Parts: sequence; structure tokens; C-alpha cells
Amino acid sequence: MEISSVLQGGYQHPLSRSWQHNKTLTKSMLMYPIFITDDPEANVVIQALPGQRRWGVNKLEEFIGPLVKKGLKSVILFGVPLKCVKDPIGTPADDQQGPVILAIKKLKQLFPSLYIACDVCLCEYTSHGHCGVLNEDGTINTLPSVERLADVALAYAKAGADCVAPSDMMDGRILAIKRKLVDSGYGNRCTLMSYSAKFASSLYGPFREAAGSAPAFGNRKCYQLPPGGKGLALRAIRRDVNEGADIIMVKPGMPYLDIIAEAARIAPDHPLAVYQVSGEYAMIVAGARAGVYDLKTMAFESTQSFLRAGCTLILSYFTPEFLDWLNEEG
Ligand SMILES: NCc1[nH]cc(CCC(=O)O)c1CC(=O)O
Ligand SMILES: [Zn+2]
Ligand SMILES: [Zn+2]
Repeated sequence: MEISSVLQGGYQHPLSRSWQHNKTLTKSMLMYPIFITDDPEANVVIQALPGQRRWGVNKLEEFIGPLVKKGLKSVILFGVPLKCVKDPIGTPADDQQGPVILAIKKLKQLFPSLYIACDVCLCEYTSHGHCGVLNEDGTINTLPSVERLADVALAYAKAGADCVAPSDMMDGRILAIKRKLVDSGYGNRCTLMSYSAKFASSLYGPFREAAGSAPAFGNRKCYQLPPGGKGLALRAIRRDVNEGADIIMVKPGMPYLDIIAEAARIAPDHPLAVYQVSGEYAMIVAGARAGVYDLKTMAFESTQSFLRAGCTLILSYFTPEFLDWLNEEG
């Protein structure tokens, strides 16, 4: 055999195997998505998302405390308002007594060093369930949409959020949010993470059940990207870089690894996040339950693929499991 044919000597030991990884998963790369509802005592199982719950503000200490002890570094909050009155402009999104703003303040007080990101969107708060403000004919009205999103983002920043993350996909919202943060003195106090390449995916189903955010009519195809639209995704990433995003995100993860790799190439100077979304998580859990693979092995394989493609940050519902699994790995 030719000398150059022999590769196996380079990964014969667990340690030398680990040196072959471009990057190895660490706890600081994980951001945990959590659902906060407006019953302060809530601790409610979400059927569609095995192992995940809707939490009330008064339960955050018992929920998050043990995870922080295990090394949890960051969370991203999603509001699930069940009691509020929704309206066409999503007024409850920045209600000072709403679940997200109360949760930011509570978490900051309980866990001062926990990094708190907030999803910024209107769909959980609008009567029509769309992510922006609409014209009479049901199309998106862009300018009031981005104005409203910027107000919501600023309200979260003022409440103490370390990061605001708009997931709405309205045109121009990164610029509008960045400008508002800067003009209000939060430009150096709050990260702007853009869901830049967010595709119109089948994999958001469990989330929409969890958050009660399915659109009342139509779909999100006029703002979320077509799954085959690589060029459009790259334009959206370049645009958001130019508009002032601090972190770029690709979403979902596993079916879009090529987009992650392209994003790492065209935005090499920005941290790159991936959202392993609700449907990916549910699919991985269901596969393990059906005996297709071992859950832990598959979950690690999924994150290895994200890191290999170029991610620096992973939003995952597996975060609590990874904290345990990474402790076992030593
Ligand atoms: N703007 C709403 C939003 N923010 C995050 C997700 C998906 C997250 C997940 O599936 O885990 C969605 C769903 C959607 O756009 O319909
Ligand atoms: Zn939305
Ligand atoms: Zn969202």
C-alpha cells in the first residue's frame, strides 16, 4: 500500500479522533430556547415538543437554577401569551407586565451572568398571527412592521436583554432595530442577532403549537425564504451584515448545512448561529424512540455537522441534555 493511502493512524485513539474535529462542542456554544407564558405559576408539558414545557415567571428559579449549576450560559426567550388580547399590531409584545419583559428582569436578578437573548416577533401577539403589520388586503405593510419590531426590541433591551433576535423576516428590520438601539443608547449594550436566512420550513410545526403562533390565514411564504433559494439566502445574509447585525443565523439547521457553509464563507467576520428548530428536535427524538439510532450519539452528530459547516453558536432544545452529556464526556 502507498504511504499516502494510510489515514487511519491519525484517528486511532479517542484523543487523536477529537483532534480531527475542526471545533468541539462546548457549553458556551449552546443557547437554550425557552417558552415563557403569562400564568406566573405555569409548568405545563408541551405535547409536540417532548421534554419541553411552558414556564411561568415564578417557576424560573426551579427550572433554570439547576441548569445554570450544570453550566448553562445562555437562553433565548419566547413569549407565549395565553390570556392577553391580541390585536393587528401585536401590542402585547412589549407590555411591561407581559411574560417576556417580566422574565428578563427575573432571570437577570436570579442569574446575573446568564446571557439572555429574546426572540423578537409579532406573530405570538397579533390577532392574525402574522409576523408583521398587514395592509387591508392582507399583504405585509413593511414600514409600520419594522417600526413596531424596533420598538419591541428596544423594550426588551431596556428590560435588560443582552441580545435581541428578530425572527420576523421583514425587509429592513435589522437597520431599523440597530438604529433605534443606537439612538437610545443601547448600541453598545445589546447584541443584534439576525435570523437572516430563515426558510419557510415544515419543521416549525411543534413550535407553532408550543407558542400558539400559527397564522390565522395564509402562510409565511411572502417573508420566509423558499427552501431552494440559495441565492436569496446569501443576499439576505449580506444585507443583514450591511444593516448592522452582530450575529447571523441560519434556520433550520440540518437540511440547510450548505447555507451555513456559504454563510461562513461570505460573513467570515461574524459569529454564525444555527437554530436546530422544533421539528428537527422532534424528529431526532422520534427516530431514537423508533430505534433508528441512539439519541445521544445522533444529537452529537447533528451538532458536529453544524460546527463542521462553520457555526459558532447553536440554538438547541437538546441544551439541557448536552450539559449532562458534556459533563459525562469530561
Ligand atoms: N417568528 C416565529 C418563530 N420564531 C421561531 C420559530 C421557529 C422555532 C422552532 O421551530 O423551534 C418561529 C416559527 C415560525 O416562524 O413560524
Ligand atoms: Zn413570527
Ligand atoms: Zn419568532
